[in-house]
Amino acid sequence: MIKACIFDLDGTIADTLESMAYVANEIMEKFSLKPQPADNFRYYSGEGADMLIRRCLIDAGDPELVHYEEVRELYRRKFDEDPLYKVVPYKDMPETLQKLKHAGLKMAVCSNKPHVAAQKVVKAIYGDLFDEVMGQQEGICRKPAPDGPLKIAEDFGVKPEECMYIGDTKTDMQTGSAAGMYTVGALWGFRDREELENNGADIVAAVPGDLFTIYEEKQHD
Ligand SMILES: O=C(O)COP(=O)(O)O
Repeated sequence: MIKACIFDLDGTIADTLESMAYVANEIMEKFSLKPQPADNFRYYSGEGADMLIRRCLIDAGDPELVHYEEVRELYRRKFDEDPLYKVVPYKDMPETLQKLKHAGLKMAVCSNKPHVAAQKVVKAIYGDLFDEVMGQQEGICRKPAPDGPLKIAEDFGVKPEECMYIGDTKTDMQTGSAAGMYTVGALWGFRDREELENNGADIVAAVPGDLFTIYEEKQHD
């Protein structure tokens, strides 16, 4: 029985590529480094802001990460202030989330995005739809460690195997598998099918609307 859904944020419930590129590139320019195309952030993101900055600096012309500490601080501050540039929900995602919620499921977000930014983005797009929104924060190991999703399951009073975990990167597939949750790969996000299947996806969904069907099928397993 599935009783809760835990969603990744970037590339799963919202297209946030432009927002990350916008803040990072403003800082790259400040340091006379080369701004990077928004598409590159598909691969920079996934393992939190610090890793995103490292990857971006290498491509932007600072392979020795000379500016890392300064840029990291600036990025974290600016991104907490303004994480919403051109952020949009994926097509049919709002309706799908409502359907899952109305089916009686507890709903959560678990993201490697910094906590303040994650809260702002989810609130701006989805209001109070989610019961819990957890971004990256002190004291909880970031994904692919299963700590975040396991804490959410505990908060909800459900077992890990009663949770469906949905995400779009290998980090997410490894997280959901390590947590012992039914792990669903999202093909509309930042990475491809091969990555999801090779990293522990139990099943992949082509479009957001498939999530409800996947949930119903799992109920009748
Ligand atoms: O900001 C990141 O690096 C990843 O965030 P996500 O966990 O929501 O995909």
